[in-house]
Order: sequence, then C-alpha cells, then structure tokens
Amino acid sequence: MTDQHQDPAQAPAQDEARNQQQVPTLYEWIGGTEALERLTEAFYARVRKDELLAPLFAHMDDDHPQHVATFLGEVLGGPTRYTEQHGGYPHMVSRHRGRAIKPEQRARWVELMLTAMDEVGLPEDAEFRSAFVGYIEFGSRRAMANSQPDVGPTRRTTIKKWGWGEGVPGEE
Ligand code: HEM
Repeated sequence: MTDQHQDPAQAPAQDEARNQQQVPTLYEWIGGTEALERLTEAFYARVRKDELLAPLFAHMDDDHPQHVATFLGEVLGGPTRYTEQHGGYPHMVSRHRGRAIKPEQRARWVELMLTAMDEVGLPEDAEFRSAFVGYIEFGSRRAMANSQPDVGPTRRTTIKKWGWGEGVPGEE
C-alpha cells in the first residue's frame, strides 16, 4: 500500500514511529566510542591526582578507562561489547563490591566526571547533559550501594540501558 492509500486512522501512529526511529541514541549523540574514551581518559587522569579518590583506584589497570568507556557505551545504546567481552554487569558489580565507597567519594567522582565532560567538549545541549548526568547520578549511587559491606547479591544481571528520558532532541 502506498502512502496515498493508507488508512488515515493509522497515520498518526506511523508518523510517531517514524519520528522515534530518527532519534539517535545517547551513544550516537555523544560521539561514540572515541568520545567516551576521551572522556574516561580525562576523568581518570583527574581521579589519579585526587586525594579522596586516588587511594580507591591505586591498583587499577591501565586499560580501566577504556573498559569503563566500553561499559558506558553499552549503557547509552551502543555496542554490547562489555557484556560480550568483559564479563558484563556481574563483572562490573564485582569490581565495586566490598570497597565501602563513602558519600564524599561518590560526590567527588561525579564532580570530576562533570569537569571531564566539559574538558573534552561533550555536547552541551540541555537534553543530552540532563540525560547523561541523570545516568551518572544513578550509576554512582548504585555503585556506592553495591560497595557497602554485607550487601546482598544484586537482582539485576544485565546492563541497564539509559535513554533521553523526558527531554528529546528537537522538542521545545
Ligand atoms: C556511573 C557510575 C559508575 C560506572 C558506570 C562505573 C563503572 C565501572 C566499571 C565498568 C568497572 C570495572 C572496569 C573493568 O571491567 O575493568 C568499575 C570499577 C571500579 N569502580 Fe566504578 N563505576 C561507577 C561509579 C563508581 C564510583 C562512584 C566509584 C567510587 C567513588 C567507583 C569505583 C570503582 C573502583 C574502585 C573500581 C575498581 C578499579 C580497579 O580495577 O582497581 N565507581 N567501575
């Protein structure tokens, strides 16, 4: 059936589906793996020099920033490489377990991440920043909770995806 002959009752739903397909993922919007790796390199360079955070990360591998970039890429709707090649969600949780992250360390982690976002020139539109910062806030609070002594096993086994939420590009 051509567009000319489509049932008018179905047209709004089809328009909506078409519009939704045009909305890029946060992964595409940020600039893909290359942008995420720039972000995590700049971020962990700051972490290494930070008095509150450096002790927590004293033993991280050189490829830690790259692994976190891969994880974030999957969260933001990019390739599912962290799940396929790096142990997925359970591995990420296991790396936070038992570290007893303190509230002031989490807050500093978020602060340095926001600084690094500006440093590497991530998109500055309100829609992108609010969505990404929303995830950083969410993920850092989950990491802190899962790092506390005596916390039980997590129910989640797969990486949670994050999208635009209420602020989608192109809307006022
Ligand atoms: C959105 C928030 C966060 C995400 C997405 C995240 C992600 C990750 C991932 C993917 C790993 C494992 C990397 C690998 O596979 O090698 C990891 C490890 C780790 N994370 Fe996080 N993390 C977050 C928040 C935090 C916070 C708030 C802290 C502490 C303030 C923290 C401390 C650590 C530490 C200490 C490790 C282990 C480093 C090592 O290998 O020695 N994370 N994180």
